[in-house]
Amino acid sequence: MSAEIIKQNPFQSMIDRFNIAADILKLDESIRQKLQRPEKQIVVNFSITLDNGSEQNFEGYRVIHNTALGPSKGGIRYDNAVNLDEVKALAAWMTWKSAVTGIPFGGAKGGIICDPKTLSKTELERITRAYTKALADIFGPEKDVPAPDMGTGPDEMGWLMDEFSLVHGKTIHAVVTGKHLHSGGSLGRVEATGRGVSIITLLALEKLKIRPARSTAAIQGFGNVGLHSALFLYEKGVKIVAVSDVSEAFFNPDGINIPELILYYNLNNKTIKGYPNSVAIKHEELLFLDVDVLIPAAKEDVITKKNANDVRAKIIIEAANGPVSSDADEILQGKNVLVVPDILANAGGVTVSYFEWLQNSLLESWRIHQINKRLEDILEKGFETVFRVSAKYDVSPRIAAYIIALKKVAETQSVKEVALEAPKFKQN
Ligand SMILES: NC(=O)C1=CN([C@@H]2O[C@H](COP(=O)(O)OP(=O)(O)OC[C@H]3O[C@@H](n4cnc5c(N)ncnc54)[C@H](OP(=O)(O)O)[C@@H]3O)[C@@H](O)[C@H]2O)C=CC1
Ligand SMILES: O=C(O)CCC(=O)C(=O)O
Repeated sequence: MSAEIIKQNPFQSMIDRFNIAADILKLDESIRQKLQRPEKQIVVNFSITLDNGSEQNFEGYRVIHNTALGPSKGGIRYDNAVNLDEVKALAAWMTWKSAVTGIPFGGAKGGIICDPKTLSKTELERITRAYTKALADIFGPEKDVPAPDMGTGPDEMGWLMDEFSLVHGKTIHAVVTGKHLHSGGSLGRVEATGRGVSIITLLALEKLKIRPARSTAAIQGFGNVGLHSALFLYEKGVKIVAVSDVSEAFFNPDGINIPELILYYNLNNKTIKGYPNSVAIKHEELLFLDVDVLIPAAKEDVITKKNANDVRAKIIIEAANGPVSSDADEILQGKNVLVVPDILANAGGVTVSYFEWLQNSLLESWRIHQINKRLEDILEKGFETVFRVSAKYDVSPRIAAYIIALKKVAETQSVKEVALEAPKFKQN
């Protein structure tokens, strides 16, 4: 199979899991409808001048799923396949992710239909600034706080912060997280999602009584999340036997030297293509390797009912958002595969984004060991809670995570609504 991923509807996957958890919680219909649907969906169209002098129009989205727990928070994706259903699913997952980990944010996500690899840096800057201008009334430190996702990083977040500050006539660092340090970013944010994935992977290995130094892993995707997950697990002694990006997938049964691969990747225009010390395999083969841990760290719907039966890993850590579609859940459960869901497994990113937002708001600058310790504490607590609820209700860790999140958001939402509806003065 090629590197192309078969797209299901990720929003439907979100709804399927939501409904199972909502049935267990006996949520009433009106609150279900409120929590399934986004509070706001914004579509923006804007044009920029390309480097060759021509004008090009772009379509962008920002979906605010829910703000019961706090300002909405979530990344911005630059990819040709971005669409409203995808952004809606990603926004809802942000709501559940913050709720599971106890971060005081709601959920949102954004995206622009574009291929960042074919655009120059100056074109990407113009696109980011135009998108920010179009959404300048939506974003805000106490309203909606974007961050990086696929195809974006500290450069885009820095331009967003600068444009938003220009529109509002003052510097507002806390409007976005994932910025460069010189733009008010936080230590540890670049690697936070991968660090979180490694923390969660070690906890899952411990659960199955597998020693890290005796374990093997395959990682799909070698971008921000895949690369850092690989590095931190390598440092803990996990043997990474396969990695992939769009250009190539390869395998080395003796283990890949990840620091060496990262050096190669950085020297070769951010691709792993052509890395010598390994054997090329088909992209989909990586998903079916006989490893302890499979870490999909690229996109949604990589494992579906069509291929779930072929998975041989004991553990799947969902580093990407939505890599396992809902129609694969039962198959994997039947095969006894331990799936740690995205809304817990990749929550390291939003957790350190929260630290960045706090530092910006408090005009503070935290030390790295303080950040990493707090991150570890939050994820360990999240992991323990999810597995406790999973045992209590006899459900998968994914449904347990949805139960925790839905309960928290539904209760807060209901309290807020009762407060809104209550008459202020008793009438005679
Ligand atoms: N960045 C963050 O902080 C967070 C990201 N996530 C999620 O993690 C996932 C990855 O995000 P991130 O690492 O930031 O994105 P990046 O854009 O940095 O990297 C994406 C990686 O996936 C690879 N990829 C894309 N399609 C395929 C494919 N079909 N087969 C193999 N590899 C593929 C890309 O390859 P190539 O470089 O060749 O294009 C690249 O290596 C997404 O689901 C995102 O939503 C979740 C939480 C936080
Ligand atoms: O860092 C953040 O605020 C959000 C990161 C993100 O988009 C995600 O967790 O999917």
